[in-house]
Amino acid sequence: MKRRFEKMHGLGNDFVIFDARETPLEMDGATARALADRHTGVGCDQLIVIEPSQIADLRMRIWNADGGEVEACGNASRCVALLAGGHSRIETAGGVIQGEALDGAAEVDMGTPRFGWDEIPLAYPLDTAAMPVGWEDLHGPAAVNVGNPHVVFFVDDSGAVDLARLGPAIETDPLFPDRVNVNVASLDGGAIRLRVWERGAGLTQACGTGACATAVAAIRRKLAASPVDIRLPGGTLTISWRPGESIRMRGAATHVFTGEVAL
Ligand SMILES: N[C@H](CCC[C@H](N)C(=O)O)C(=O)O
Repeated sequence: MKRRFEKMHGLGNDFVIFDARETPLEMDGATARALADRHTGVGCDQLIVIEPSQIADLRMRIWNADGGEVEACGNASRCVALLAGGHSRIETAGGVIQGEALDGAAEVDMGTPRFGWDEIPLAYPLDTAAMPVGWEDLHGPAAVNVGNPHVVFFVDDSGAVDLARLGPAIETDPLFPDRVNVNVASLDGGAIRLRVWERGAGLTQACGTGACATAVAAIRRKLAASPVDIRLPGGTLTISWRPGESIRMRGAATHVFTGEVAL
């Protein structure tokens, strides 16, 4: 059976999005992995299925390119908010988020960050503001859960880090029982330069939840003030957050084409 999908991206972090609100769509990890494959499938970093929700305007389910279903995806949240139009409440496994469609962009309230070692989660108690752990030249990171798990390293030059090698080693370290998204950040005037090795997807052009986690970690360490621009390889996201508040993320969301695929 052929199913229509929307190909979209948020600053180059790209998605195949199925709208299953009218016609149910059974998705599983193997199918998601096959569709995400850039050689034999459609190709994307994450696969998204929009479903009806009992508690919000719609439900967004997220599969990484490796086929793992996960709790949050910031860039896809902006794309879904753009598709939904106006203001929308979006149910995700990481919590209900609120989107506002703008012109070629969206702003999403991503909820409040969590810092408890068991909320990241970590395998054992550590100070998540500055963990006493290291991998070669990367050490002393923060850990933040913004619906999904992130570890954030602040370095002098994020561009000089061999993230393709260190990312997977950290992603799969036993310290992170659910694995983790790996962020390396550098101060850039009042902004922050960020590169991300994504859990289940690898190096991406941008990571919305990574930008949120990094902004929160930087503000907590007084390395930046809200609102802070996060400069990713694919473009810039503006993150606003103060302790005790929810995180607001604003940035581009782009529709590329509508396609069909046999499922
Ligand atoms: N790789 C992430 C999901 C996608 C996050 C990223 N694409 C974003 O925009 O937030 C995880 O496994 O938690």
